[in-house]
Amino acid sequence: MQKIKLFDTTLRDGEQSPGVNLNFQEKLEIARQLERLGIDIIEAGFPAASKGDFQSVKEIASIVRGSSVTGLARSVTKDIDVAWEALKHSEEPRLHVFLATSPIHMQYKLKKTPDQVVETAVEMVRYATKRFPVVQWSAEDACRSDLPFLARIITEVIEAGAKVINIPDTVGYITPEEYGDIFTYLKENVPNIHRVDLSAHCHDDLGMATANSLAAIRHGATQIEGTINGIGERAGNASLEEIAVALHIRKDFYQAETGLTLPETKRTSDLVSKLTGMVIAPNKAVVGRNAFAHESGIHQDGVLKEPTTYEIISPELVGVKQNPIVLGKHSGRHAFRTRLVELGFATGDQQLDSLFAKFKDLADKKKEITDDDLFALVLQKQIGDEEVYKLDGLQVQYGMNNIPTATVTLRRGEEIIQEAATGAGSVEAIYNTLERCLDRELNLVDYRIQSINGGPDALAEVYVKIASESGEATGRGVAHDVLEASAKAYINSVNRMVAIEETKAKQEVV
Ligand SMILES: CC(=O)SCCNC(=O)CCNC(=O)[C@H](O)C(C)(C)COP(=O)(O)OP(=O)(O)OC[C@H]1O[C@@H](n2cnc3c(N)ncnc32)[C@H](O)[C@@H]1OP(=O)(O)O
Ligand SMILES: CC(C)C(=O)C(=O)O
Ligand SMILES: [Mg+2]
Repeated sequence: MQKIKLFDTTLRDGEQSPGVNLNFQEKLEIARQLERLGIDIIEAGFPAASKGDFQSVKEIASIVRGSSVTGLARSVTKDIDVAWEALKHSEEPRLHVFLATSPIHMQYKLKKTPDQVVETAVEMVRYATKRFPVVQWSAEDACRSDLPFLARIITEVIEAGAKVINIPDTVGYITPEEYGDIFTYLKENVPNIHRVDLSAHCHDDLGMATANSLAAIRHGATQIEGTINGIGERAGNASLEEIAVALHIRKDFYQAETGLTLPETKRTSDLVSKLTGMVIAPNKAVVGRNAFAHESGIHQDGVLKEPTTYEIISPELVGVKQNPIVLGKHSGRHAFRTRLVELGFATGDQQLDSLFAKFKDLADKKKEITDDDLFALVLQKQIGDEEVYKLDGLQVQYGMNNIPTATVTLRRGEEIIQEAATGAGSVEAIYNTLERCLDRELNLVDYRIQSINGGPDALAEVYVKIASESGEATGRGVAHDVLEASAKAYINSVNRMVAIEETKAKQEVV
């Protein structure tokens, strides 16, 4: 059985999903869970992209031991140097360096001739291998590249020391048959190819990312790249959970397997969905809410008689299970902590105490505390940790024939700020009032709301993105009431904006 390595880029390509902005703590939570899932290589970020990315790659590289950790760099010495600083303490420092090889990217984006691209690629791989024991080289937009040129540049970067060669379908253009043919062509036309691992990196623009990745395996790929839940740039990346489960269920055909601990799949998927705010479609393969539900009578009858009549994947295989312990107001600390650990959260004693107090408050208002409620509690706690502005009071007057008016009390340290304003709707009235309290101009770029669980006592979760002259910041708020959740999300984004501005100000002083 062929062993396939899984390279997870949820924290890099996944974070390139529009609207996703993970903070330091959230990235650590995801990295720890990816390690538990059994991912071989975690791409923790793009260290040269920002101070925040640098810090999280560095931290993840120093704490994760069960998976290799890598970071992305352009083919420029500065990016490689920054990546080295972030990764040098990992067990086996590994760099992912890329350069585009398609005529369209070379001519219009890089403004380099093919010869210059080969020269740069070779020079940068040589430069990187002086420090990094493992260098992965990616031919960006490989699938729209001229194949003889692709074979030439790959031959040369292998000579320069690359140990892994990645063939990305950067724009999600290729079909399974063609992708397989590219791997076959490279195996036949790159004389030193036996020295490296061949990797596939697919995007889902035409809905073929999983099929293309599997085709690559049939034609010699030994590493597959993707993200959890398939999140990523534009239509997203290949879903690693789909590929791993497809290989497991159809090992008769693929004769290949991954090292994933498959029962960790659902938990990982839930964690990524909650922390990124990217909702999973109910019919999503492997991890969607409906993936194991049977709705129609004939199917239900069949499953009751013999589950395999309509189930090719057993729910237990990927960690989908009914929890026998129902959490509510009579639950104690042990059950509470056990469930948090089961959901993938590592909580210290101090954090547990304050979370437990919040849990009891919630249990007084709600009959049953679900996993989604627990996610919301933990997120709320993480969000609330660095509060510069705190919501102290909120009142909204709404009537069908009146202009909505909001009154808000904000606290900044000892200072109390109180204002009132109107708006076309209740949320706008709150946001106008908050802008007045803050005495600064902010643009609301995005506002999204979803309910956590159904029913009248469901929690509301709001995501916002705001912009000012200093940049953009996202925020989340969770509450029983949609207006309170809206206010909290806005204040959370303002607090993050303040943190960004303070970091920038400190950098300028230095
Ligand atoms: C296919 C992918 O997913 S690639 C990864 C994409 N991810 C990201 O871009 C997220 C992180 N990016 C960033 O934070 C920024 O783009 C940075 C910090 C990397 C660079 O920022 P800036 O220096 O302001 O450059 P900007 O992003 O505007 O333009 C990119 C530059 O890099 C060049 N470039 C692009 N790819 C590469 C490469 N692989 N190697 C070398 N140079 C490259 C472009 O040609 C352009 O150069 P130019 O300024 O000479 O025209
Ligand atoms: C950086 C590379 C590997 C990439 O994400 C792509 O080409 O899609
Ligand atoms: Mg990509």
